[in-house]
Amino acid sequence: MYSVKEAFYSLQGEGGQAGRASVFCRFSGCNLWSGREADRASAACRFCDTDFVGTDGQHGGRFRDAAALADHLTALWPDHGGVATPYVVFTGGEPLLQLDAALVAAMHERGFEVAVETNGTLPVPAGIDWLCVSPKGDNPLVVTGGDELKLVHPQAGITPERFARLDFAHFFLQPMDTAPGGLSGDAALDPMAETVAYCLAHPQWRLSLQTHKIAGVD
Ligand SMILES: C[S@@+](CC[C@H](N)C(=O)[O-])C[C@H]1O[C@@H](n2cnc3c(N)ncnc32)[C@H](O)[C@@H]1O
Ligand SMILES: Nc1nc2[nH]cc(C(=O)O)c2c(=O)[nH]1
Ligand code: SF4
Ligand SMILES: [Mg+2]
Repeated sequence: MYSVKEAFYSLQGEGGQAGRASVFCRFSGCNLWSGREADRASAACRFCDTDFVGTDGQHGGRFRDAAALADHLTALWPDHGGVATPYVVFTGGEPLLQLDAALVAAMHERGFEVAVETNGTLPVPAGIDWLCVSPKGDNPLVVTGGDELKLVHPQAGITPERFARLDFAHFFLQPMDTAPGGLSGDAALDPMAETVAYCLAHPQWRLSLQTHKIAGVD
């Protein structure tokens, strides 16, 4: 059984695949926060911009098996006459609490490339086509390689240097959006200015903007 908060067709807003048409599957639940505002200040991850509680979002629900969820997600990819490879982004919440090899295989059988957005604290099933790892504070990383490392910046007590030698093809810094839940970052720092300055001084890192928020889409 899979629990999905919401699923939708939009443009990937972040990272190295930004701008690409994608079906998003947002799984319910996370191992670093309950999702309740009352728990935010004491959570292992405190700056989350996402509601991942329950299954009540658009095209959300509970799905009995991989085939049922894969069919549901496939129906969200419009028919473009086959000119582009369908693309699904599994996110959450923390997708690796639920995503398994059976669901990855079911999406591949339906012609999709499979992307994952993870906090990097849980093992990754085989066969992922684009793996994005976004470390959260001091929470232990078990995923130390992938396609992109996308660090939200600045995070108290964390500097990008500690991730710079990991085995990723691309390194992105993404300014922390401090709107969710009020100011959860360091109020003395302007995340955009800090991130731009860091990328200018350390060209290994590229700026990732949350372009879906600029464009006003999901
Ligand atoms: C909501 S998370 C879900 C996936 C997974 N749990 C993770 O943390 O990577 C999706 C992406 O949004 C980023 N993100 C979450 N809150 C953010 C914020 N306030 N500002 C900028 N990026 C944020 C995360 O770092 C992650 O890359
Ligand atoms: N458009 C869009 N792009 C995204 N890339 C990662 C997202 C996420 O919440 O994981 C996200 C999202 O929520 N919307
Ligand atoms: S950003 Fe990711 S790890 Fe942090 S609370 Fe949100 S879903 Fe969980
Ligand atoms: Mg998001």
